[in-house]
Amino acid sequence: MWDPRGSTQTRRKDVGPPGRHSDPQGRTWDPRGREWTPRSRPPIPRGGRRRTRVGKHPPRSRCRRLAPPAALPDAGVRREQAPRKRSSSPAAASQALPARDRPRQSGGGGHVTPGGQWGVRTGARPRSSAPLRAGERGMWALRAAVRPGPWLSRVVRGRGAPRAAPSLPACPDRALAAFGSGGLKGRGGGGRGPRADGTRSRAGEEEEEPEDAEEEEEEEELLRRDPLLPVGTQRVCLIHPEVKQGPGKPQLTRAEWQVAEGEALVHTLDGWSVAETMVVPSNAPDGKLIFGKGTLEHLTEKIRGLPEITAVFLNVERLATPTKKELEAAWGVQVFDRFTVVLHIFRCNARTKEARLQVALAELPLLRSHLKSSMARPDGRGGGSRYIMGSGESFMQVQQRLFKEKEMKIRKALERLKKKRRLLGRQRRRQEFPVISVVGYTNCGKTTLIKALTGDDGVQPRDQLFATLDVTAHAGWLPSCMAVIYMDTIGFLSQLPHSLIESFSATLEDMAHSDLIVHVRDVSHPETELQKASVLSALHGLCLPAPLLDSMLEVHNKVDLVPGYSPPGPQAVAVSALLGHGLLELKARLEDAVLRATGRQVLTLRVRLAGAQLRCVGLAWRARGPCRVCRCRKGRGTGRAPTHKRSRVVSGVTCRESGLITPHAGASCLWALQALQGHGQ
Ligand SMILES: Nc1nc2c(ncn2[C@@H]2O[C@H](COP(=O)(O)OP(=O)(O)OP(=O)(O)O)[C@@H](O)[C@H]2O)c(=O)[nH]1
Ligand SMILES: [Mg+2]
Repeated sequence: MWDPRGSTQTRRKDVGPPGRHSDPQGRTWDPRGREWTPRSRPPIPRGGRRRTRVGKHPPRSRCRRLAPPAALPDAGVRREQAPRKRSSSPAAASQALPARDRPRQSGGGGHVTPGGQWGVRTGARPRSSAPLRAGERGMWALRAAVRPGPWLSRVVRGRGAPRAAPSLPACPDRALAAFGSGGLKGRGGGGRGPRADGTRSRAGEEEEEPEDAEEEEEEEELLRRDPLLPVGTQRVCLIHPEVKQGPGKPQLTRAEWQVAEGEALVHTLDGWSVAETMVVPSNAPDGKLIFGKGTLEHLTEKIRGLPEITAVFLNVERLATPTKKELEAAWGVQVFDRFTVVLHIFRCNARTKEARLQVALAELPLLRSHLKSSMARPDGRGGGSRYIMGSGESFMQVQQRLFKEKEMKIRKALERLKKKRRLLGRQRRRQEFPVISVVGYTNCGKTTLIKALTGDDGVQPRDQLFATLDVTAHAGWLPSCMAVIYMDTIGFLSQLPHSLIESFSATLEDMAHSDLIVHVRDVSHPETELQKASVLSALHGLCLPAPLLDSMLEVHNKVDLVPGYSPPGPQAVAVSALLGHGLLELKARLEDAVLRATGRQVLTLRVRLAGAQLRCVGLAWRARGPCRVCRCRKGRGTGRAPTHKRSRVVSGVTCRESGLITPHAGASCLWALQALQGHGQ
């Protein structure tokens, strides 16, 4: 036998004769690896050479491997004809394609045109129409939510659409890109921005980089600060002052639920646990020491008798710094209020620079008051009167000035980011994708609902208060194949100081530009009414436009935890975002509301399957490249009628083998429309 290394003859069976690189079994000789590689192609038939197809049709076997249309329920568009026999699993067929060519797994799929997004249905009428009549079986129905205007009236009156389609985004992905840093997640958004689980994609990091390195350094400097609360393990004593009568008595809540919320806040912090809980009656929670003299003495005795306690969480909105100091002195441990704990949670969960700067801004008043109380002398005259190095400023004045400078720098940095956000917002609005803001009390299931509506696997809901702190955008589809953008927002909490909300107003500003607000409520929570009141009061505080507030859609979530639940009125939709119950009804309601808010209309065009117009559309398809499903190139570039004869080509993406039609670029859809116009449809 021939040894390719030299002239040595060996007796090895699998080594071919000299000069040959393949053997009769079709194996090829790899001289580097010095071995036969198994055959990757079928052997050449005896009768003659195998026909090579260069730049033409791929072997039919490639098409045959694809799935029947009926097996892909969410492919968006499919044919009604019976599926062909030769097929393998639909998932495998879809996965076999390059990522950009795979059919969408959720929603209806669609195309973008100047008027709206188009979806295609075969032989079936849209949801709102009458049932299919006899003779309509061989019809295509193109359905879209379109904005009425000159373009639409031309189409409807049959005068033809504009000849050239303006360059528009083919899918909402590009609209999502207009959210910029921190605003983009999920399928549509790809890898930009932070992820819900806290990790950050590389693309997001790139986006975050400000143009100016000096600015970046300055921002980093502003974010470099000591934590408000001690790090490490803390065993907390939770004290809830209960007001049983008087004007301070809460109307919609009970002490036990307030305590439960306080506990949830403590557990949100890493390494923190509640060691002891006390509900203590108080007549004047706003008074200097919150409790009466006798109660305070009793409390002091109890706390001092619990050596395992390392901190006290007093469940009140805000503690004045002198009160805090006095209580700390009496109890011998650090004392925190709700504001400090929430701020610390925000600080731990904030991912984007904007959110972190907003937290830094919210922290400043707290740091200022700490400084004041630490400088105050027991005689009440205030300390820090010594001048520093002859500068003419006392220590206190220097500190105040530094705080002021820091505040100005943070505001300036936020303004820069705000400008960027506004610019991106304008770009987004120009692309005309309806925006739906999802708001609600913290932990009510906003993120879970968005995940269910969009099928976005990148979203990670967590059973935790304030898991989401950055406004993020996710693309989804409504029943008429209209692409919409869902905005996940920061949750609200009762008894949260307004300054905290104010510092987040820049992020929440996006809400004002949305087309619809969806208020998600956790109806399994015993205090769901209080939560609703808190959210509504916070929304009113944001000065949102009145029509937006009036058109708000209420979603009652977590109904799986309330057996037999039905919403009290027709204005609310009951769903279980976790189990997927009620989502179809919700999508239909969302669509109605979006159509009303944006003034769009759903337009359905019917096209006969066996008609000359389809050939015209086929031409458009040929111009767009190979079949999106099986990648075959039949009929491409011939300049004649499609050779892909048995195809039912609408909007340019179909395959006669698989029967699947995958929606893609909007231009072909517009061409489809032009073709229809040209044939008097
Ligand atoms: N049983 C049940 N649990 C749900 C449902 N929806 C959400 N959850 C759970 O509620 C918890 C909070 O869900 P999220 O979606 O993170 O809530 P959120 O409103 O985004 O919370 P924040 O971002 O922290 O404000 C998670 O553990 C979810 O699994 C539901 O319909 N049923
Ligand atoms: Mg969330």
